[in-house]
Order: sequence, then structure tokens, then C-alpha cells
Amino acid sequence: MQAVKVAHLALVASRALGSRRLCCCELFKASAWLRSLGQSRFCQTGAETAVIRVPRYLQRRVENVKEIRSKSKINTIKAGKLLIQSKNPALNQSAGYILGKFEQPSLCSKGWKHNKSFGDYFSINNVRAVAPYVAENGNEDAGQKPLATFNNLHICKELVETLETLSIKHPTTVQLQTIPKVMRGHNVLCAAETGSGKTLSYLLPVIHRLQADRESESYSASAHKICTVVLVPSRELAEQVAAVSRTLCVPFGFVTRTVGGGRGVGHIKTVFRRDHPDILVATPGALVKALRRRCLDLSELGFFVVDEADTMFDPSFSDMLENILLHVNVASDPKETRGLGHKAQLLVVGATFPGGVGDVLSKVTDLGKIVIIRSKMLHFLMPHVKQTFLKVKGADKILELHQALKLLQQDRGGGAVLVFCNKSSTVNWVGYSLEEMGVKHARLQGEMPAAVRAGIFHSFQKGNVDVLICTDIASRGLDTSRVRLVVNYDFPESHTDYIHRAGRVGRAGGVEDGEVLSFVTHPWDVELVQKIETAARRRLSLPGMESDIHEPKPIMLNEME
Ligand SMILES: Nc1ncnc2c1ncn2[C@@H]1O[C@H](COP(=O)(O)OP(=O)(O)OP(=O)(O)O)[C@@H](O)[C@H]1O
Repeated sequence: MQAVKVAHLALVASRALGSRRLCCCELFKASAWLRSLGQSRFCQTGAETAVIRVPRYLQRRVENVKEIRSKSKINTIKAGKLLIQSKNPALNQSAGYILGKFEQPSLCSKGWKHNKSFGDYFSINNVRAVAPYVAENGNEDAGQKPLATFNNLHICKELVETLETLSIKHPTTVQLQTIPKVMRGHNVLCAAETGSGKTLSYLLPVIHRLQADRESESYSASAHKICTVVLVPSRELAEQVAAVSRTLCVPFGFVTRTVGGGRGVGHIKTVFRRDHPDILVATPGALVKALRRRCLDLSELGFFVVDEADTMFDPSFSDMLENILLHVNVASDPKETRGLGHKAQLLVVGATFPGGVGDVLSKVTDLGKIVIIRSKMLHFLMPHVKQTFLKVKGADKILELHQALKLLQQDRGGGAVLVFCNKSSTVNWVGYSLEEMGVKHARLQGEMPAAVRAGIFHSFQKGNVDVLICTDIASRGLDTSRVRLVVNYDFPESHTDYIHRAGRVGRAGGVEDGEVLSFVTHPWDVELVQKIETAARRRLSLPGMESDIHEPKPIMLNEME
């Protein structure tokens, strides 16, 4: 085709030159033809040349699209609620706007590595009023099928009554999915978002089974053995899970005890000197010590639960976990969990899953037979919690924090606040600064003795103090239903930490208008923020976490719809 164009041009030129009369007429013809080159398409059929003209209006449209794309000026704002609200309104994105697969989002945080960006901010607004794990149950008022109740899950009536006294009437989606599977004797790996009620997902079927076994012969056969071990990463979490378990066990008289680090071997021996508890909530270090001293026998266990899987399978804990698992006869099939000589059911729960889970589990059970329950919103940003990011100089963070606390008090009627720092020394420094500003608070960090820590968190949960400055030690599993604001004073070092910290608000049965405020200071913070903003704009899960659960790949028997 190009050859035809060149030939035609050459003909016009040679005609003009051949006649040696370079008249205006010929030149005009040639230049007009050249102009028309951009507007026409040529086809050669046989000896003739067919010219297909592109209509002007189409050309204009193509040029407009090219211009808009080159300037990245995609109009992401539609009528209705905003998903992304920025200091620069041109970068806002409506909740109703869906980015095309090949559209590059214009990020508010794009220039945040530059010093000029200090003072810039954007928010990822809450686009849902309630958490997905609650709303998916259905809505009676809207004429949908009635909400499921705990009676539908066939757990014993004493448990349902206890839950009712706690105002817990309808199971969350993770409870709806997990409880029946556990009751059928499966090994279960449950991955669901923070605050979705995973503790009850395993405690309810465990206690139901203890009660059922008591009525049968199998209970008397193993009356002096521990029936269930729940393994958690910290002593605070052990106390929290044990408190829930004790409440649920009241009607049955089952005994729950904790054994945690920081109290020495003497304490461990005392825990097991009397009758063994029915449910033991333990930290890995303490349990390893107890096993070494032969204080307990896990060979006839009914359930072995690993809570906060991402921490427990972390290299810092996984050796201890493997060691403990070697003392447990883990079932590979539901049939092995019943009758005399039964084996233990394995339940692994968490809000994020690291690689390597399968490596450890494959040593003790048949991975292919583990039921995986994975919530649809796993590793997504919570759609019911507003999350604000503020680019701020390190030196100004303390003033911004003070301002945020003041605003919460004045504009939103107050509430509990968690302030996360990356180091124990920062926790102390922020504490001293807030003290000078007259803000009452408590501090929680890993360098404190475990017993002191447990007391501080308990007092925060009870409402004795409203501001808790802490490290990530408070980000895993702790139930903070009264928290209204999470402040990332230091930006978390990974997406996993961000998910767990932000997950301290917006919890089932907790305060509904929880918010997260993150201070962004360093260039490495900006990289994480850009990934979070991109995930929010594209409505995707946070990057780098998608495949964690599949290594090595067990058969997916069940997936939450
Ligand atoms: N069905 C329910 N209805 C209302 N509230 C519930 C329900 N189930 C659990 N809760 C409450 O939700 C809160 C969070 O539960 P839980 O601590 O078990 O969450 P989680 O999924 O383990 O969170 P995390 O991943 O942070 O450990 C608790 O206060 C609990 O009492």
C-alpha cells in the first residue's frame, strides 16, 4: 500500500518535471494529495487503486481518545459516593467507577516520594455500612430469606442460650461455613478477614463435641486427659480466648486454663498439677516446656487448634509448632476422629496466610483432605472502614496525632484509640509526648514483662483508658471491639501488618464507624501506600498475598461463595 502511495507521488512529480513546467496547478495537486494521506486508506484491486476515506467525525473521535490517554485524564468521577477522596479533586474516584483492565489509575500518592508532597492526603472511603461477613447473611426487611441463627447450625441449646445473653444471635459467614465442617470431623483451614468471628467458629463446635462426648462412653475413657489445645502466639491472646471459652463452658462445667510465657516452669507445673483442664489455651514456648517436662500428654487430644496462623507458621514459631505437632496424633480422615483410639482434628485459623503452611502440615496429616474455607474478602481492604493516608514530616507526626485525638473527642463524641508504632522506643517517646500534652493513655510493647502487658490490655478493653500506644504486639487477634480509631503513627512494614492493624476496627459486634489514619513519611512507606491505593482503585486484594494459602497445594473442597 505504501508502494502505491509513493508511486502515485512519483508520477505527479515526474509529470511536473517532465514537462519542465513546475506549474502551480501540479504543485497544488501534489500537496493536496499529501494532505489527504492522513485521512485516507488505499486498497489496490487489480490494476486500480481504491481509496477508502475515514470520515472526519471518526478521525476527531480517535484523536480525542489519543489526547485524553496521553494526558492520563480518565474521568473517574461519576455521580454518587466517592471511593477515593483526595486533596486534589481531579484524582477522586467514584464508588461507581470501575477501572478498565488496561487503564492505569492516576494515584494520589504518585508524587509522594517528593518533599513537596508533605501535607497531601487522600481517603479510601467506606462504601459499605456493614462488614461483608455480616451483610451476606441476607436481609429480612428487604424480603430476602431470613437470617440464619445458631439453632440452624445444630449446636447444643445451652450454647445458643449463652450466645443470646451476649447479644450474639446470627452467625457470621465464616461461622456458617466453618461450624458444620468441624462438626462433621474434618480438618479445617479457615482463612477469613479480621474481626469476622473466627474464635467462635472453632470454640462452638469444640465445646459442642465435648458435651456430646461426655454423654457417650468416650468421655469417661479420657476424663483425665486434655481434650482440646488452642495454640496462640501471645499471652494476651491466650487470656482473651480463654475468657470466651470460660463464658461458653459455664453451663457444662468444663474447665479452661491458660499457660503462657514469662512465668517460669513453676507456673507451668502448677497448671497441670491438679486435674487437667478440658480446654488448654497455650503459647508455643510454654507448651514446648510443658511437653519436655512431661507435664501433659497430647496423644488422646480431640482437637488441636492453631489460631493466628500467619504468626504461628512464621519461621520464629514454626520449629516449636512442628515440635508440638509431633506429640499430637492428627487425623487424616473424619472417620478417625470418633470412637476409641480416636485422633485429633486439626483446625488452623487466621486472617492472613503465609507461605509454608502446607510444608508444616504435610508432615502430620493428609493435606489433600483438609477443608479450606477462604472468605471472599480475604486480603482485601475492608469496605466498611474509612482509611485515610496523610503525607507528613516525621517531626509533625506528634502534632497531627494530637489533632486527630482532639477531633475524635470533639466531632465524633470520643471513643477508644489504638496508636501503632514500629518500635518499643517510639511507643515510649510518643507516650512521654502525649503525657506532656495532657493526654491520658497506656503503653503496650514487647519489652514489658508479659504479666504487665496482660494487665494493661485488659484495662484498655474494660475502658479504664481510651488511648493505647502499642507495637504490633497488639495487632494480632486481640479483640478491640470498642476501638473507633486506629492511627498508624509509623507506617506498617508490610501489607500483612497493615491488614492486622486496620482489622482492630470494624469488627463483628463492635463500633460501626471505625476509621484508620496512617501517617506516611518515608519513601519505603510510599511504595506500600501506592500498592494499597492501586488495590483500592482496582478493587483487588493487596498484592503479594494471593497465593500464600496454596503451597503446597491441597485440594480445595469448599470455597465461600
Ligand atoms: N455472630 C456474631 N455476631 C456478633 N458478634 C460476633 C459474632 N461472632 C463473633 N462476634 C464478636 O466479634 C468480635 C470479633 O471476633 P473474633 O475475635 O473471634 O474475630 P477474629 O475473626 O478472630 O478476628 P482476628 O482475625 O482479628 O483475630 C468479638 O467481640 C466477638 O464477640
